[in-house]
Amino acid sequence: MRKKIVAGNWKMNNDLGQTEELLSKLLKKMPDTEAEVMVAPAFTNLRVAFDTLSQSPVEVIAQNMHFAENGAYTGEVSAEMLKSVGIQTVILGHSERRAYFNETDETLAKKVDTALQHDMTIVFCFGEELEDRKAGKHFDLVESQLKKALFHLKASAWKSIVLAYEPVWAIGTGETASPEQAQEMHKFIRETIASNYSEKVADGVSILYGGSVKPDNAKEIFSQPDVDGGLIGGASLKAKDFISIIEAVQA
Ligand SMILES: O=C(CO)COP(=O)(O)O
Repeated sequence: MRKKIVAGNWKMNNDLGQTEELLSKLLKKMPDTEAEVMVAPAFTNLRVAFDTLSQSPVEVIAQNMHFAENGAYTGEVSAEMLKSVGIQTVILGHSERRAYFNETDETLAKKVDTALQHDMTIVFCFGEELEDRKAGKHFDLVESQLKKALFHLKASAWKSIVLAYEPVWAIGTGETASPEQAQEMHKFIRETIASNYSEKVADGVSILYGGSVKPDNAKEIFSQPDVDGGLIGGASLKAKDFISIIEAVQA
């Protein structure tokens, strides 16, 4: 059985005090769940989050990292730095990183390799823009993103990969992919992995959906057979909403 996961991507929100407040609300109300729960605070708050949640099942993950081991990369953070504060999992390839920080499939392939060399787990994000979907190119685009950043990996590396399909047009817009659109794409992703690797690899990969997941639509999206949970932006900043979304995951 592949893992069900609900991850909150806090993006560039919450200073130290706000982080502590949200963490304490989450700790108090965390439901019993089959799902693995993750939260991704900003770099400056990773350590406090790690310490606060160390006795809980919630994993603290990072939003990004650089591919280099260290060196003259002002403003960047390395895998070793993340690991030294207890972080084992990193989000890579978020569409905001691709759009505003020039991340390409090629640089992402390097980041993926570095994270794996450090035995980290990767939540790898990808997804098409509205124009791609309107032009009917969304399947080709998604396949190309996966191929360029991930398909050089050995089959054994896929145990450390979680995929997050996030159609760019659904991020922060209030517009979600319909459950049918999400299922159609997730099934396509799984089939693409099966044809490049094997059914076994494809069946074992958790594929999360991200893009305007809210308490009122989470259950329907998560109930699709190839949707294994969600990567949540805005709604993960409110403890009550994030908890409702966690509760929407069925065993
Ligand atoms: O980008 C996302 C998660 O990484 C989704 O953001 P929203 O849930 O705010 O649409």
